[in-house]
Amino acid sequence: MGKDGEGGGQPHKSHRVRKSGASAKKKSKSKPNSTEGLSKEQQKINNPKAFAFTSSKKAKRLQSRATEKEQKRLHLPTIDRNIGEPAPFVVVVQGPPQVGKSLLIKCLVKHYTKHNLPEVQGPVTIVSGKQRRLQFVECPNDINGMIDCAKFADLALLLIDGSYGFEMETFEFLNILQNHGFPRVMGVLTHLDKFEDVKKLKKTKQRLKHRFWTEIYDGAKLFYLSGLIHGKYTKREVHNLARFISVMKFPPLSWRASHPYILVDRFEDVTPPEKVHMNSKCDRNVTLYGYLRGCNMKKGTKAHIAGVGDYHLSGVTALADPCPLPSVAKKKGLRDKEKLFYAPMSGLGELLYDKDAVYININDHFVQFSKDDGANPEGSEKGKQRDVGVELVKSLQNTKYSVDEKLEKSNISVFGKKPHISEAPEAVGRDGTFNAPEKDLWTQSNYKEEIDLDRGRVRRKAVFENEMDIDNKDFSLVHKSGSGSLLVTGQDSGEDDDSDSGEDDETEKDNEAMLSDSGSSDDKEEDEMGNISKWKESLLERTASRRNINLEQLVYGTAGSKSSGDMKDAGEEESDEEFFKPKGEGKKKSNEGINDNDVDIDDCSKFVSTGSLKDWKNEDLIESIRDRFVTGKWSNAKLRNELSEGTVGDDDEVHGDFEDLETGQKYEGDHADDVGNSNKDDALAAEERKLKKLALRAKFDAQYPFLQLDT
Ligand SMILES: Nc1nc2c(ncn2[C@@H]2O[C@H](COP(=O)(O)OP(=O)(O)OP(=O)(O)O)[C@@H](O)[C@H]2O)c(=O)[nH]1
Repeated sequence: MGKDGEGGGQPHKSHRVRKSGASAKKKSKSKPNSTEGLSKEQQKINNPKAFAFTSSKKAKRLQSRATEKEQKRLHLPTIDRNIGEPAPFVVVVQGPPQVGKSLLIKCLVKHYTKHNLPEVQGPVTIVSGKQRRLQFVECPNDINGMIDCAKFADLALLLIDGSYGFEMETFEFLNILQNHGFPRVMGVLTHLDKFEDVKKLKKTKQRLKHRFWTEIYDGAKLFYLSGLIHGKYTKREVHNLARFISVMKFPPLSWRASHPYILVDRFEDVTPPEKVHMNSKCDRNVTLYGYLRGCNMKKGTKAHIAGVGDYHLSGVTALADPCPLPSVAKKKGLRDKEKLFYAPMSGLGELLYDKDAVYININDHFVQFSKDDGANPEGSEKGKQRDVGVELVKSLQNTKYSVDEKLEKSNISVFGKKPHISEAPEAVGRDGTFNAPEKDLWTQSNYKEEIDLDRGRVRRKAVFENEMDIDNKDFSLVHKSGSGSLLVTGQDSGEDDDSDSGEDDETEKDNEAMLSDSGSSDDKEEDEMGNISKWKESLLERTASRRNINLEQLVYGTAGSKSSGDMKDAGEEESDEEFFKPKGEGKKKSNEGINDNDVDIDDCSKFVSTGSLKDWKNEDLIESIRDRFVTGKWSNAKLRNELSEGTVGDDDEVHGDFEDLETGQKYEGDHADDVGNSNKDDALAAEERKLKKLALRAKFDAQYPFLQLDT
């Protein structure tokens, strides 16, 4: 920046030469004729050429860069409502079970503080720099935990098992984040050491990166943790990640900046013990500790405690900072001694500040009667030689539960008991993946459940449209990402769909190859077990729920939607139904289209008794009415007679009046019998007319035999 100082025209503050300390000594040792001790102005006078632009292009570039930097600095000022030091930034570490969340937090804490964190419980506050503190929180793997974490996260580290691919937990969390203003997000790929083939690893990294970018934004940071060394992530990678977090800027989210909120890192039940003793279900007084964020909290306001409800605050007190920033004025850097951390729920931190007390945490090995963790075999050997009294105290320390609790939990089993499925470790997933409500957050069909044989738990692998390849007996669905076409076949194709989906998508093949490592064996096992795919079930459920309720159908009972204005909808519904039916069945239905139930379909309000309807498939019945039409055999004498008598067929009678349009004669129904005799003459005349007409026709047929119609 020294060179472009000329362009700016502003005088720069001269460099202050160190007069004491290590750097001053170093300089005094250097060559006497060097220009290091001189100010920039002096240097320019001595050697002006060294500070001139060598090329106009470079000068232009530097100038534009300086202007850009200047412009960047001009942003809307954000109101800082913080009093004193800003609260630590919250880094939420989220990911599916067993992806390495705890391990990453431990490694980061170790990096920042040089302390080992035995377990991750609650928020862990650390000082990461001269002016920055961070609070690490492990996101639980249930929907409520995710919602809570999304509310306070300043940065979300999304851990993804690289060897397995994206799991539903990641997308569920992303969905929730979107509803809470979307804080900064960074992806971290773990378990990459499981790849043996470097090429495959490279491809998978690329594929996951692009998928990640699609979900968040192009260029979103994705970190790779290549593996473990002595059960920990490599120092270099943790260092890089820590560096990224340390320099990251966290623009305040507007809603949060204007609402006070606290991430509780410690709580204490301060109800008087005698009150609890009198009534164990009495209202409790609880003190909550944490950094206040957003803006100031008023004393009388109601506070919402996530997952608990709204409560009145009886008081708000400012306490001394349990993990203060190192005083910037005095110290140059952050020395190891000052690297502080505070994790009361994890049982760490040397000092605990209470409202009215300070607790000092003393390391176990300083205390004689501290509990032995059993890690040191020497200790246990020593115990054997211990005094009986000491031994008794030690044994008491090992008791986890009181006698009452033990009695409550104990049960007598007469017969051997098989462990219940939910008791089996991780058999149904830690978060109850089989019936987890979070399925609804992302479209249900976009994942398939697989059993992780290594750990015996159910994993929900996120499946993307171009990766969708369902081995299904009833239907197969392949979505081509390139053309955007949807191919739906109604029955088991019996062949691999790879050729369809993977032709133009190289990564798809890669995915298949990767799945073949872990997924295919699982699928096979699932088939062998005769287990109906949960995937299928959920699809059917979804289809059923998607069907609109037809009010008409509800009121009138029959499928009368054809007459309503929802004809189109009904058609869609039907097609939906057929979509999820085996091909044969769909056809069968269409063949049965004209059946008895369709009679009177226009008037669905009428109750149609199928018993009173005639079976129109019966040939005899069809024959019996054939001659009622003009195409009938009118020359048939029998028919003529019948007509003259006013009856057709053996048992059928003409009900109601009708007019023979050809002859112009009118026929009358039952009531005609009453007046029958009076009309007899008319009928005879008509009969004569008809015979005449037939004779004329016969004559015509004789004249033009080639035009003779087959009657
Ligand atoms: N090989 C390998 N193992 C890993 C990696 N990351 C984590 N692990 C192992 O995975 C296991 C689970 O790690 P945890 O840190 O407990 O995972 P978690 O996400 O906190 O698990 P839960 O709290 O149960 O959800 C540990 O045994 C780790 O050693 C990795 O990159 N490679």
